[in-house]
Amino acid sequence: MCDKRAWLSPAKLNLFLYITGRRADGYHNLQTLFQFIDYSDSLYFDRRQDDKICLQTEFTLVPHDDNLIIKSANMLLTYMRQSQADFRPPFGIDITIDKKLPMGGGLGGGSSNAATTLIALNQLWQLGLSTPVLMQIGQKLGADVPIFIFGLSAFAQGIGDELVAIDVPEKWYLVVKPNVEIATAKIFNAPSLKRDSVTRRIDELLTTPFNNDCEPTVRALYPQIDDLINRLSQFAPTRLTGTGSCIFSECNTQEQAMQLQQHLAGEDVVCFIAKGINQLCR
Ligand SMILES: C[C@](O)(CO)[C@H](O)COP(=O)(O)OP(=O)(O)OC[C@H]1O[C@@H](n2ccc(N)nc2=O)[C@H](O)[C@@H]1O
Ligand SMILES: Nc1ncnc2c1ncn2[C@@H]1O[C@H](COP(=O)(O)OP(=O)(O)OP(=O)(O)O)[C@@H](O)[C@H]1O
Repeated sequence: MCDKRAWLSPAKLNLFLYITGRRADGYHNLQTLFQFIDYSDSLYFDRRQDDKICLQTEFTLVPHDDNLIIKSANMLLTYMRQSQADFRPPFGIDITIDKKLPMGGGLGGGSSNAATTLIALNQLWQLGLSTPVLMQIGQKLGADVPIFIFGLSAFAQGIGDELVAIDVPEKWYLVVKPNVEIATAKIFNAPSLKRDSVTRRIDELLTTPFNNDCEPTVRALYPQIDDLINRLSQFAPTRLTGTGSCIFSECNTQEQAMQLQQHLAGEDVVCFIAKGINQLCR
């Protein structure tokens, strides 16, 4: 056993998300405000006697080699072999995960797992790679991976990878996952998606009511989400995170979030209460 500690892999919220254009490669340019919350998966890394990297937790819908945990480990090995052709990891690793973050929820769970894996292997194998280098490796796995390596709440531009750290009020959130998973690509490919927001300065964005350009498209496609946002908005500001399907209501206190949760008692949704955090402890 090389490491018994739980490596936390938290969720993010997009407090606002504006799409300012579509690039030639099909990706979209964004302006978004990332906030982490204290609701996380836990990953465990155990030393193996051989040099294999194995995910020991089964994901029913994701084949082993497609899992972002395994893809990120392989990406790290590829990077190392580019600079040292004969690179071999000092030991193999069994990875297990206690998965709490709903998949296809816009909380960035898969990206966060990839980031945590890169950070953990860099440390356990004593590779000495810097945060910017890990972010570069992570970006190849997904637009949301770099923010989880950066580890600070941030204003993001580009495809979500150009980051400037920013302290935001660490509010309480009621996060609601409707009974639907949404593939990010489906929303980014939707004909109705608003992709022409004007690029604005961060100070202007922070003083203008927050919105998510994906929300009208998602609400039109998923009536359950539309209904939940309508109802919760009567009590607290409520928006979509990323491309959904999760929504979050912003509360000033934990008690307010708990009261709000009571409105959803008995409904076909998963919900949890979490606090915003501006800096991840690694
Ligand atoms: C919606 C957000 O969660 C906001 O934080 C992210 O932009 C999505 O990041 P992600 O899930 O890591 O996305 P990726 O795995 O890189 O891309 C999934 C798909 O979403 C689309 N995509 C993603 C990010 C982006 N800036 N523009 C896009 O058009 C692309 O069609 C891509 O094929
Ligand atoms: N370790 C992983 N955890 C979750 N999903 C994974 C993982 N590895 C691969 N995936 C795939 O990635 C998809 C997106 O999962 P994820 O939980 O990151 O959704 P999301 O929060 O909507 O993503 P994002 O906000 O980054 O768009 C899943 O449906 C699954 O097919």
